[in-house]
Amino acid sequence: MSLTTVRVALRVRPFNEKELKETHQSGNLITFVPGQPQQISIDQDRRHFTFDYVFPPYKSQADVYQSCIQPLFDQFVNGYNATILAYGQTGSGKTYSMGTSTTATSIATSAMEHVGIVPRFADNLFSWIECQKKQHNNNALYGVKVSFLELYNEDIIDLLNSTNRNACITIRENTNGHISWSGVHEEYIQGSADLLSCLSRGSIARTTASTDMNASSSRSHAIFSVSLIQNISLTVDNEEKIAKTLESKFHFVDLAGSERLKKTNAVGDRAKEGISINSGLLALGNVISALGDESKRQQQHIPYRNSKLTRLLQDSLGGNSQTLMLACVSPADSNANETLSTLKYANRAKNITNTVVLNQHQSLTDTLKEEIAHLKEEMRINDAFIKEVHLELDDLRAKNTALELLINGNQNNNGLPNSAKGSNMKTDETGKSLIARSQHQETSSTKRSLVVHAISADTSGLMDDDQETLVGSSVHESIRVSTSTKRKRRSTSINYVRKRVAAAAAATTTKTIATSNPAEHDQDSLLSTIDRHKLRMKKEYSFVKQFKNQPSLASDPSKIAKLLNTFLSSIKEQKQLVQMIEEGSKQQQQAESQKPPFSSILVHNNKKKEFNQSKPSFIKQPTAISLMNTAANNLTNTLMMENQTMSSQLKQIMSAVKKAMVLANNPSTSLSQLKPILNRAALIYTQHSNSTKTSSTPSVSSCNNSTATAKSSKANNSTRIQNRSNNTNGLENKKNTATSKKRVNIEDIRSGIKRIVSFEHVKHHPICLEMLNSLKQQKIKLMREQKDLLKERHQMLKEFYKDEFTEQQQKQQYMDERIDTITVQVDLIIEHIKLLTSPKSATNNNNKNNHSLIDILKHLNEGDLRALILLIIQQDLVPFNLQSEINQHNVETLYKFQQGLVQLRRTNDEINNQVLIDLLQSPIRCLSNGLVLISGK
Ligand SMILES: Nc1ncnc2c1ncn2[C@@H]1O[C@H](COP(=O)(O)OP(=O)(O)OP(=O)(O)O)[C@@H](O)[C@H]1O
Repeated sequence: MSLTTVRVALRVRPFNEKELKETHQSGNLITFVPGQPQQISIDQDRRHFTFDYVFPPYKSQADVYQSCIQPLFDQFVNGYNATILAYGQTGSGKTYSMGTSTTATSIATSAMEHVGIVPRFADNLFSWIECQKKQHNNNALYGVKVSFLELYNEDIIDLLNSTNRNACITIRENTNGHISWSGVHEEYIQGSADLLSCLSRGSIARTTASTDMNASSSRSHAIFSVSLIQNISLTVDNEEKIAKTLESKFHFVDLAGSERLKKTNAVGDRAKEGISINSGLLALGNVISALGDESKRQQQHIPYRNSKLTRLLQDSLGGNSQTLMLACVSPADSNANETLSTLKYANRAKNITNTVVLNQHQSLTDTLKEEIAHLKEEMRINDAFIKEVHLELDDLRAKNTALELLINGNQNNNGLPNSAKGSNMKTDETGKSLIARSQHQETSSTKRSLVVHAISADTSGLMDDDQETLVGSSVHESIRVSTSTKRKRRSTSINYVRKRVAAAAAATTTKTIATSNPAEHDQDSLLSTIDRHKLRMKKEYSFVKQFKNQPSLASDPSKIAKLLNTFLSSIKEQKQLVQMIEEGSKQQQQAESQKPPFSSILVHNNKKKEFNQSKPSFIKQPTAISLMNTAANNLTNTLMMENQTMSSQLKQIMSAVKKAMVLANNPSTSLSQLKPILNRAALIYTQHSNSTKTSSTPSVSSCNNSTATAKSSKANNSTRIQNRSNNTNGLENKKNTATSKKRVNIEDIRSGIKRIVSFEHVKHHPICLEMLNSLKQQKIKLMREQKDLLKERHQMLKEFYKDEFTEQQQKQQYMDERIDTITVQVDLIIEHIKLLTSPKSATNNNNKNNHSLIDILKHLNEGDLRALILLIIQQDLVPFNLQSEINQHNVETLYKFQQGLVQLRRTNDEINNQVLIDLLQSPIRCLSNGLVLISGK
C-alpha cells in the first residue's frame, strides 16, 4: 500500500482559426516561465501556477504520452489502477488529447502525430502482452476487457451495450472502500484493433452536439475503461507451481466542457445539458476541494454521493488509483475567464492523495509457497557462502601447517629456544629470509583468517580485540550492517578486508612469528572451531527464523525433528569446544611445569649481549612473573573444573533434547508428555548458569592480575617479542589484554551455549506453538463472532441504506429538476424585473418602494449582488426580508426567487454557510446552482 498524489498536467492547445481571426487577440494570455518548465503565469491577474507537467502548444501527442501516460501504464501493467481525467472548457482539446473519438478509419486517414492517448495506450498494451507471453514461456494468461460509459444529464448510458443502453448500473463499495461497478457491459478484446473498434462504436453513440464554441462538442462525460487480468503461474523450487492473479483498471475520463452556460449561448436542450454538466463538475469540484482539505479528509466528509460522476470516480479521487488530471486550456484572450477557472480547478486537484494497493489475488497456499521458495533461495545462498568460507579455512590451515614446519625446522637448526630465537630473527640472515617467506604466507593466511573472523563476527555480532586491531574499526563497522544488507554486502566486505589486510601486512610480521608456535596451533584451531560454530549458529538461526515466520511449519513433524537435530548438533559442538578448552588447559599446565624457570631462560639469554640490552626489565621482575604464573595456574584449574561441570550438564541437556526429539517425531505425543522433559533440560540449564556465574566471578577477578593462560599463549608470545623495547608495565598491560581476550573467548562460548540451551528457539517449538495456536484459535473464534455481528449490523444498515439511497436518488432527481426550474425561473425573474422596471409597469403598479428595490437589483453590479446574496444566506433572511418587500409587488416572482435560494441551501445541506460562500465565489458553482444572476469572474 502506498500513498500517491493526484498528478496534474496542463496542456495548452494551439490557436484555432477563429481565435486567430479575432483582431484583439494578443496571443500572450499564458506565459511559460523560462527555466521553469512546470510553471506558467496568466497575464489576466499575473498569477503563477505550477503543475506536474506543462505542455505548451508545440508539444506533440507523443510527448504527452511519453511524459505522463507511460508512467501510469507501467504501474497499470504491474497491477495498479490508473485514471486520466481530461478537464477543461469546450474546445480546449480534451477529446483530441484523449483520442476517445478515434476510429480505425480516422487513424488511417489522419497523421500518426495526431493520434491520442487511448490508441497509443492500446498499441502499448498489446505489444507489452506479446512480450510478456514470450518471457513467461506462455505460462501466463492475459485477458483484456473494455467498457464505455457515458453520463448524460445524470443518466448513465452504456455505450457498448447495444441491446440495453440504459442498463441499471450500480456502484458498490467493498469493506476496504474500493469501488466496483456492476451491470456494466464489458467486452473481451484480443488486440488493439478490437479496442479501437469498441472505442469508435462508443464514440459514435456518444452524445455530441454543436455549440458556439466547438462544432462537435461532447455534451456528456465519457469513461472508457480497460481492465487487464493477468494469470501468472510460476514454478518455484523446480517443482511447486504457484498462481497469482493481478487485475487492474485504467479509466480514461473525457469530461464535458466546463464553461459557463452563457459562454456557449446555449438555449433549450443545450442549456439543460449545460446545467447537468455543470452540476456534475460542481460535485467533482466539491469532492476535489474536500479531498484537498486535510480536516475534511480526516472526518471522511467527502461528498461523493452528490453526483453519479463523483460516485463512479470515487476510487480515482482519494481511492485506489494513480490519477492524472489533464487540464486542457485555450491560449486565447477571449477564453481568459474559463482558462483561469480551469487552472484553479486543476490546482486544487494537486492536493488530493490516493492510497494505491496492488490488486493481486493469490491463495494462502501459494503465498506460503512463494515465501518458502524465497527462504529456500536464501538458505541456498547461505550454504554456498559457508562452503566457500570452509574452503578458505582449509586452505588457511594447510598454509599455517607449512609455515609451522618451516619455522620449526629453523628452530632446530639454530638450537635455540623459541623465545630467544624469535628475538634474534631479525639479525639472522636465514631468519630474515624465513620471515620474508613467512611474511608472505602470513599475509595471505592473515587475509583469510581475517575473512573468517570478519564473517564470524558478522554471524554473531562479536569481534574480538585482536581482529579489531588488525582489521580496523572501519572494517568492523562495515561488518555491522543490517542483517538484510549484510548478505549482499558480504562479498564487498570480504574484498574490503582483504585490501585492508594487504595494507596492514607489514605490521603483522611479529604476529606471524607468534602464531607459528606449535602451541598456538591449538589456539588457532580452537578459534577456527569457534568461528565455524558461529557460522553454524547463523544457519541454525535462519532455520529457526523460518519457523517463526511460518508457524505452519510446526505442524510438520519432520521439520520439528530437523529443528531439534540442529539444536543437538549445536550442543554437540559446544561439548567439543569445552573438551578442547579442557585439553588446551591441560597442555598448557604441562608446558608450564616442563619449562625451565623463567630466571634460567633469562640467564641463558644473558649470554646474548643484544638480548640482554634490549630486555633489562625482565631481569628486574622475576617475583612478579612467578606470581603471575601461579595466578595463571589457578585460573586454569578453575576453568577446568568449570568446563567439566559444563560438560556433564551439557550431556544431560543433550539427552533431554534427544528424548524430546524422539517424542516430537511421534505424532501421538502430547504436550503434557513433552513439557516435563524440556522443563527438566531448562532446569539443568538454570542450575548450570547459576553455578557458572558464581564460579566465574573469582576467575574473572584473578584474571585481572594474572598472566596469560593456555589459550592466551599466542598473545603472550607475541607480547614477549613485541616488548623487546618496552618496559614491564607495557608487558603487563599487554598480558592483561591477552587475558581479557581469553575471557572474551570463554564468554563467547558461554553465550553460545546459553543461546542454545536457553530455549530461545523453543519459542517456536510445538509446545509454544500449541499454546500459540490455541490462542490464535480463540482469537479467530472471537473474530468470527465479531464478523457475524458486523455482518448482521451491515445487513441492517444495508436495508436502511437502501431506503436512504432511493431517497437520495429521489432527492437528487428532485434537485436536478429544481435546478432546471430555477434557471427557467431566474429567466422569468429577469423578465419580470424588466417588466417591472419598464415605465409602463412602474406606472401600472405604482409602488415606489418596490420600484426602488427593483432598481437597486437592476443597478447592482456583480460584486454587490454577490454580497447581497451572501448577506441573505449568512443572516438567514432568505425568505423573509425580500418576501415582505417584493411580495407586495410580484408574489410569484419572489416566491420563485425564494425557492431558488432555499434550493441552494438544500442542495448543500451537508455544508455550512462558509462553504456555501466559497461555492458562490466560483462562477461554475454559481452557474450550476441556478444563480446565473451572478456573472462571476
Ligand atoms: N493540441 C492540439 N493540437 C492540434 N489541434 C488541437 C489540439 N487540441 C485541440 N485541437 C483541436 O481543437 C478542436 C477542439 O478540440 P476537442 O474536440 O478535443 O475539444 P474538447 O475539449 O474535447 O471539447 P468538448 O468538451 O466540446 O468535447 C478539435 O478540432 C481539435 O482537433
